[in-house]
This record gives sequence, C-alpha cells and structure tokens, in this order.
Amino acid sequence: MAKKKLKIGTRASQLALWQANWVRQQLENRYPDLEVELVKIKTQGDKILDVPLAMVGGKGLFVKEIEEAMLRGEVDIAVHSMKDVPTVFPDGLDLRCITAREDVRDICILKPGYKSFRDLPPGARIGTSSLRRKAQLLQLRPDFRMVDIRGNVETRIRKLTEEDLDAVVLAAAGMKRLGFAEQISEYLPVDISLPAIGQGALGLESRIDDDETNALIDFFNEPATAAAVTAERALLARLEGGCQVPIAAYATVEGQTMTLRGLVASVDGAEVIRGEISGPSGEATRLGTALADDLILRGAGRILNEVYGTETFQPDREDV
Ligand SMILES: NCc1[nH]cc(CCC(=O)O)c1CC(=O)O
Repeated sequence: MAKKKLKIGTRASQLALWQANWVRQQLENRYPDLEVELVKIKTQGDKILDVPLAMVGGKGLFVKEIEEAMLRGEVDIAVHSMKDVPTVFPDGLDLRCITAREDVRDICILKPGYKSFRDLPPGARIGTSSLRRKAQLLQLRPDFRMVDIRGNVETRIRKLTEEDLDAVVLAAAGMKRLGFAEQISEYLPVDISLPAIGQGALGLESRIDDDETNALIDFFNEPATAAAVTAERALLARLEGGCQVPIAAYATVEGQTMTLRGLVASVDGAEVIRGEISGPSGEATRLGTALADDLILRGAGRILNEVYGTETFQPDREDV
C-alpha cells in the first residue's frame, strides 16, 4: 500500500520552515494523495542564542534532536541547510538527497549612504558571526572590525540598525528564500567570500531502511549539486572541520568535470591557504580529500593543529 502520510522534522526558524514547506509543496504537487505534516523540533543551536557559534562547539548543533526524533520514528525525513549538516550520520540514518543549489554567494547589506562594500571607510564595523566570513574579509580589509551577530536572518538584518553597523554579511540563499532579496546591497564574488561547505543546497535525511519514504523523496536529488557538495564535504571531513576554524569550499560542475576551490584560514585572516583542483565529477570524494591534503601540506595543517590543540596534521604523515 502506498504511503499516505509523511512527517517532516524541522527547526522552527523562519528559514527552516520555509525550506520544509518548500519540500512539502514539491511532495504534494507530485503526489496529490500524500498528506505531508511539519513537526517542529527545537535544537541545541536554537536554544543557545547568546554565544557565538564557534564557542558553543560540537558538531551538528542544528540537527541532533531532529535525528533522534527520526530514529524514534516520530518523523520520516528531515530537511536541512546542507551548510549545517555534519559529515557523519548516526547509525540507521543517511543523507538521501541533495537539492539543486540556490545562489551560493554571500551578500552584504550596507548602512544607507554607502554605495559599495569596496568603499566602506577604514575601521568599518561588519556584522557576522561566521569565522569563515570574518577571516576572508579581514584578509581583504585588515582594518575592518568584526562584530558578532547571531539569531535568525531577520534578527541579523535588524542588527545593522540596532547595533549601528556599517554592513552585515549573510548568505544570498537565505535572503532570497525569505523574500528579502531587495534588501541585498551587493553580492560578494566567491573570490572574495568563498562560501561555506554546502551553502545554498538543501539536504533530505531519512532512515536507511525506510524504502517507502526513500522512493518518494529520491526525485529531490540533483546529481550535479550532489557531486559538488560531496566534494566540499569530503574536504571538510578530511580537515575534521568543526566550526572553530575558518574553512570554505565551493565546487562547480561543467559537463563531466568538477572544479573545487577551498581554503583554510587563521581566524584573524593573516594566513589564508587557498587551493583548487579539477577532475572527473564522478570522483568527487577523491577530489575533496586530495584538495584537503594539498591545503594541509601548504600550511593548513599548522593552523588546524593550533586550533584543535593536536598534532594530527603532519605534512609528512602518509595517511594525512
Ligand atoms: N548558519 C545559518 C544558515 N544556514 C543556512 C543559511 C542560509 C541558506 C543556505 O546557505 O542554504 C543560513 C543563514 C546565513 O548564513 O546567512
């Protein structure tokens, strides 16, 4: 008998609900007889609002409680921003689909009066709590003063005015999904702000053995984005990336060829190790791992050891 009802586990933030509702809509369009319900679940990341994310620590801050509900059978699938999804999954669960990417870039909203990000005055105060954004912007403009802002997209937009900042930096994807595109002052090219791993893509997670659900959702997977995000995540996994280190990667696929760019930086942006690799898109994992190894050899290993307090990343170790 065909499945009659499907439950989506989602965070209650505006962006998460938009994303879950988008998935619901696609499902209902495709399967008119299917009833789709959203189940709101509070995660650790939603509860700790006053501390910069990099200091909260722990991977999967925004997904753990939803995964637990899925394992208990209370929900069938979870919809995540790929950016927030850890690289390892609990036993019994896996990432089943990666959707086509929304705009992958970061954007800025400037204080009224400024024409361009390039024209911001010396010492301009920039709102972001992402180490990745901070490090890259500080490399470009060491005079910038970075101000931590947390909260959902609307809250962060409001902080431009409330905290009298000169600019705030956010993901284009979130702005567009929530209908705030007209508030975008400028798109930051990927050479200036290389995106977060998985930025702009959604991931659908489900129980590995739930064949019925998996058959229903497989159409969401978009092979080119899936390959690109797989390469980015392989790089992240090799670098054991948590959120204490600025790490960025972005892969594009043309025909059968993938180009992956990546970087690891020191938090102050004084050191930014960049790299690029191209190869068959069918070898996404190998490309991501190989670029990570290249970055480690060229200085990322030292940065990671310092931040993690380990000596794991030795350039001369064979398995690194
Ligand atoms: N960390 C929060 C988060 N997770 C995903 C997005 C944006 C949407 C996306 O990248 O898919 C955002 C907001 C932001 O960084 O501005």
